[in-house]
Amino acid sequence: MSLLEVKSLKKVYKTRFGGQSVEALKNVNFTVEEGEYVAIMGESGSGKTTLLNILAALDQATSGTVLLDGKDFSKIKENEVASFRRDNLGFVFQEFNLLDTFTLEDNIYLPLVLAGKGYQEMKATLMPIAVSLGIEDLLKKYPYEVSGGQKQRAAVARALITQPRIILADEPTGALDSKSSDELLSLFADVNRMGQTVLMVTHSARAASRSGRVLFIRDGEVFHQLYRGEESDELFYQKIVDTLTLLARGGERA
Ligand SMILES: Nc1ncnc2c1ncn2[C@@H]1O[C@H](COP(=O)(O)OP(=O)(O)OP(=O)(O)O)[C@@H](O)[C@H]1O
Repeated sequence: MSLLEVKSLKKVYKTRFGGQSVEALKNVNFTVEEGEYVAIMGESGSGKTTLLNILAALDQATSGTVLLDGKDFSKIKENEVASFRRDNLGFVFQEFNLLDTFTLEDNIYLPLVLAGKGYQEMKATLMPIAVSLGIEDLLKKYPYEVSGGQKQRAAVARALITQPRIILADEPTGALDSKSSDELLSLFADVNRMGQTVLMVTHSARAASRSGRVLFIRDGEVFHQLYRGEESDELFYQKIVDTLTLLARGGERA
């Protein structure tokens, strides 16, 4: 069984006042295996955010199914969605989404606090993660006292701390300079090597070239996918750029 199965996923946004409806996802099908690192690319408006919102259980599909460990998202009761999300999914956003009035440490603890864990357990869980992300000396600082790259590392720690089944990242390098982006991508590669499954939406071919597989979305469907196999980042990057060019030209499936 795949970790994540997305089948015939469709999302139609109904506009208010009887205007035209928008078919953001037409028919999306793919699976993600445990331990994979998958990037999702596509032009603006192709449906990436819509897809991610459904995978994050923040929005519901019009039809089709999403299964995580065989559990059907549409069967999760409304009052269980928040705990399902907390127990199974980790999130990393472009804008970090850290609370400014909390220290980095308290930001990272937040999902565990919400899950009702005690302080000693939280601390024991945090330390190895903080060390592996190189933020152990920054934990008492506030988000406005650290750099963008450090903020994003704290956000990754917050995503990892619940040991989620999958990390969903939305443009995680979008607000970072190139050095911090490279560091973050190396970090994702490291956590993935340690077995963490990662699904990342990105506009950046450079970011996608660090993943193991890239799905290209066009007009609400998976148009094409590339597997890295044994290729180097550089060769994989070139193939991604070529595919994006093909997509932009509206070309046929490779
Ligand atoms: N809440 C909404 N109501 C109506 N239409 C929407 C809504 N959200 C998105 N859409 C439309 O659905 C389509 C897909 O949008 P989506 O935001 O998923 O694309 P995207 O690939 O994430 O784009 P970007 O890369 O610009 O973030 C677009 O045509 C968009 O205008």
